[in-house]
Amino acid sequence: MHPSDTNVSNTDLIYSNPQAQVKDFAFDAQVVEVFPDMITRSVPGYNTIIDTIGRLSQRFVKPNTLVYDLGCSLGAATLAMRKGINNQQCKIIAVDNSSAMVERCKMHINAFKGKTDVDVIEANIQDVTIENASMVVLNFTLQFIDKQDRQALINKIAQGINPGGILVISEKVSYGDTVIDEHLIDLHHDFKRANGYSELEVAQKRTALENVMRTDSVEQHIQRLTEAGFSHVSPWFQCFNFISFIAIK
Ligand SMILES: Nc1ncnc2c1ncn2[C@@H]1O[C@H](C[S@+](CC[C@H]([NH3+])C(=O)[O-])CC(=O)[O-])[C@@H](O)[C@H]1O
Ligand SMILES: O=C(O)C(=O)Cc1ccccc1
Repeated sequence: MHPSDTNVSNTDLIYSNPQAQVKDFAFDAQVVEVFPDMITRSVPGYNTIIDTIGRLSQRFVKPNTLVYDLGCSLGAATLAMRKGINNQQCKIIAVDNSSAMVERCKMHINAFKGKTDVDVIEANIQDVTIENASMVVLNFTLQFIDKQDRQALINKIAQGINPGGILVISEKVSYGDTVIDEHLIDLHHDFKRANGYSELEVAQKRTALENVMRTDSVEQHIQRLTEAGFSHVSPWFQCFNFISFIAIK
């Protein structure tokens, strides 16, 4: 029996038992069940970032424009923006390529009332047209895209954002300075242990992510955003190796 069979509180126990071979991490049905617990216990500042995305939507989303949540998972950023947006004629387009995530995301969105329309779409964000956007969110999604495709994706997003519009991009980063990287990774692992993950869970999750999540440095992110044509680029939040940038066109 798998631990999740008796897991009624939706606690993330995915890596709690030793696995002979740790499989690559995937956003599948098993992850969907525990995702809110997994992400809040694993990403320092996650709730602050979601709240701030809501606050930024209040400032940046303009009437008769589109808003994109790319790699929406269960729609946390979409829900925060739907609360924040205070004009009527907008639509939020929430996109994810995991069918399990999209199915559950639709349930979440429909469970809450809101005046802004939301379309939840199952697609690769690399194939989605971005147009007439006043706000785009990439909250911990770019890190799962092939490195050689990242500039093209950011260029496409920049081209689809109206002047004065905003991209919020949050990522796990590395520094390329091995001393700093080791300390920040250790501090992140301390954070996970403080949130109840065992040594085994931390180690197995790290192995599972090795081939699927590839981090860039802060400088690479800033350079990519600038090259794409954003006029104002800055980090607004950082905790250990987790960072969030705003880029305004
Ligand atoms: N090419 C792709 N196309 C579409 N979706 C993708 C792609 N690659 C990965 N994803 C999706 O991006 C999401 C990344 S999680 C985002 C959290 C959310 N933003 C949140 O604010 O709660 C981050 C994390 O768990 O670390 C997953 O749902 C993937 O299926
Ligand atoms: O758990 C980790 O170590 C992370 O880097 C964050 C994370 C959170 C949820 C899914 C994938 C990665």
